[in-house]
Formats: sequence, C-alpha cells, structure tokens
Amino acid sequence: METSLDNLKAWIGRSERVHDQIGATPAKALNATLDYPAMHVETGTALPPLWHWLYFLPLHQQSDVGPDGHAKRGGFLPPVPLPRRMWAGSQFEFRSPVRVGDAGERTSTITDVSVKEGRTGKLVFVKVRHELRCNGSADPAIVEFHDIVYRDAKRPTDVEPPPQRAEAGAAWQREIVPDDVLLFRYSALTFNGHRIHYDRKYVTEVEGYPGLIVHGPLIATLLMDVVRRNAPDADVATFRFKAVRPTFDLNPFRVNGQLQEDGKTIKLRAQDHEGWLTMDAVATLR
Ligand SMILES: CC(C)(COP(=O)(O)OP(=O)(O)OC[C@H]1O[C@@H](n2cnc3c(N)ncnc32)[C@H](O)[C@@H]1OP(=O)(O)O)[C@@H](O)C(=O)NCCC(=O)NCCSC(=O)C[C@](C)(O)C(=O)O
Repeated sequence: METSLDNLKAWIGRSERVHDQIGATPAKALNATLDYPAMHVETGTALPPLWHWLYFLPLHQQSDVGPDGHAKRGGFLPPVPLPRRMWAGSQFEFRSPVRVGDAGERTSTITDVSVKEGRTGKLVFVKVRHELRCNGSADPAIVEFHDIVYRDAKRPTDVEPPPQRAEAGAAWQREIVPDDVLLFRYSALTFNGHRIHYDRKYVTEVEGYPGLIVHGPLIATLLMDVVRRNAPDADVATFRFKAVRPTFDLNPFRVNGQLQEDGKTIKLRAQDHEGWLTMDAVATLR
C-alpha cells in the first residue's frame, strides 16, 4: 500500500473545470423529490444550500463507467485499489447566492490523499476542494471540501463498530421513507450511476451491505431541508457533515435539527429507525 500510496499522492493538485448553466427544471424536480410545497422558480431565484449538486454533473461516457457505476478510477480521481467507495463528509462556505440563470464554473482540485486504519479496516480518503463561481466573478460563491472514502471488500469476519446513539429531543424532526423511487430520483437528478443506490443484487452480493444505501448528499440535503422548512429565512453561511454510519432503504429514518441558544448555530443529525446516529452535521447562520 505504501508504494501505491506514493502513486496515489501523485494525484494531489490535479484539477478539472466544468461549466454549467443554472437551470430551473432540476431545482423544481428536487423540490418535488423533497416533497416540499410547490416552489416558484424563475430567473434570479436563489438556490437553497446544497442544490448546486444538481449542476456541473459528471457526464462520463457510458464506456468510461467502472464496475461500481462511477467513472473508472484513474481519471480525475486516483486509482484507489479499495473497491467500496462512499461519501464520508463535506464542509461548505456559502459566500454568495447561486441563482437560476447564472452561468457557473466549478473548479475541483484534489487536495489530499491519505491512508488510515479505521475500526472497519483499511480506508483511503481523497479530499477534493470545489470552488463554484458565477457569471465570471473571481470570488467563489461556494467553497466546498468533499471527503471521499474507499473501503476494503467485506470479509465474513468483519464486525461492525459499535454505533453511537443520536441525541434525543430535537425541536425540528422529519421522518423519511427511503423507498427505491426516492433513491432513483435523487440518483437521476445528480446523474449518479453508483450501483449501491439502485442495484440490490450488486450492493448485497458484491459490496456486502444489507440493502440499498441512501446517498450521503441526499441525507445532507434533507438536513438542510429541515432548516428550510422550520426557519425559511435562515441565511446559512457554513455547513459541515460527517456520515458516520450507512443508512439503508430497509426502514424509515429521521432528520432532526435544533437551533442553539446563540441563535446562530443549528445542530443537525440523521438517525436510523433504531435511534443510531448516521449523520452528524452543523450549520452556522450569518
Ligand atoms: C466513513 C466510515 C467508512 C469510517 O469507518 P471507520 O469506523 O472504520 O472509521 P473510524 O475508525 O471511525 O476512523 C478512522 C479514521 O477515519 C477518519 N474518519 C472516519 N469517518 C470519517 C468521515 N466521515 N469523514 C472524514 N474522516 C473520517 C477518522 O477521523 C479517523 O481518522 P484518524 O485516524 O486520523 O483519527 C464509516 O464511518 C461509514 O461507513 N460511514 C457512513 C458512510 C456513508 O454512509 N456515506 C453515505 C452513503 S455512500 C454515498 O452516498 C456515495 C455516493 C454519493 O454515491 C458517492 O459515491 O459519492
């Protein structure tokens, strides 16, 4: 792994640039997918936080798709030899609004590649910095760090690390039923071909999980949606989340939020049907 880590570290500094027009239809489609009351979207409408994930999509040729449904590794992302990819977490600064009608540019740069020994075995983390600029501005509207984790194949002897109980009693709560139509619609909206979200045979027999996995970015979007439903005027300045335990389509789960006494910090979390913490997050308001 040491030699190959040097090889993987050669990807640090690689970057890609993608242009896109911020259209109304993906925003309306996500709004419907989130089951939010009809949203009036027109040129100039500001996107809610995290909805920029509907744009700048990874438009890889079909022949470039790898066994897990993502692009074959070794292009923009390094050729990590561990088979099971997951979204580990992200950190955001929302500096200025991204609006429908904007001409956007996303610049993505690999900033780190590291190998860690986790409780679940060997892990390779790849950190990517994304900067989103609109209408030719030099200043990014959004700065985002994305932690991608790669895990070893599952072995029969693997033991799941002990889960952590989610704090109870949040003021804002919503139950989500992660049926396969919800997962399919979010995969389609984000042009995410990752099989773990729709191919039950693959996710259970190849990756060894018990069910389809709910997308980390969908859970994060649902957490931000809790804020939108309960504090519609909140102006989110920063947000970070850590996916600590996978969520499967087998049971409903909850997304919860609580504004802290400082009036500026919102603690957010997702928990599974047994009350185990699956995503830990915090947003700060301007
Ligand atoms: C991430 C897993 C494998 C770590 O599993 P673990 O329990 O073995 O790790 P650990 O023992 O708790 O920690 C080991 C080291 O990793 C670090 N670490 C540990 N967790 C994180 C994290 N989240 N973000 C950043 N760093 C993390 C941690 O800080 C520590 O570092 P240290 O040795 O330096 O102290 C485990 O917690 C897990 O399975 N989490 C759930 C992941 C998940 O469900 N993601 C969403 C679904 S996948 C998805 O959406 C996919 C998509 C959209 O298609 C797509 O490909 O982009």
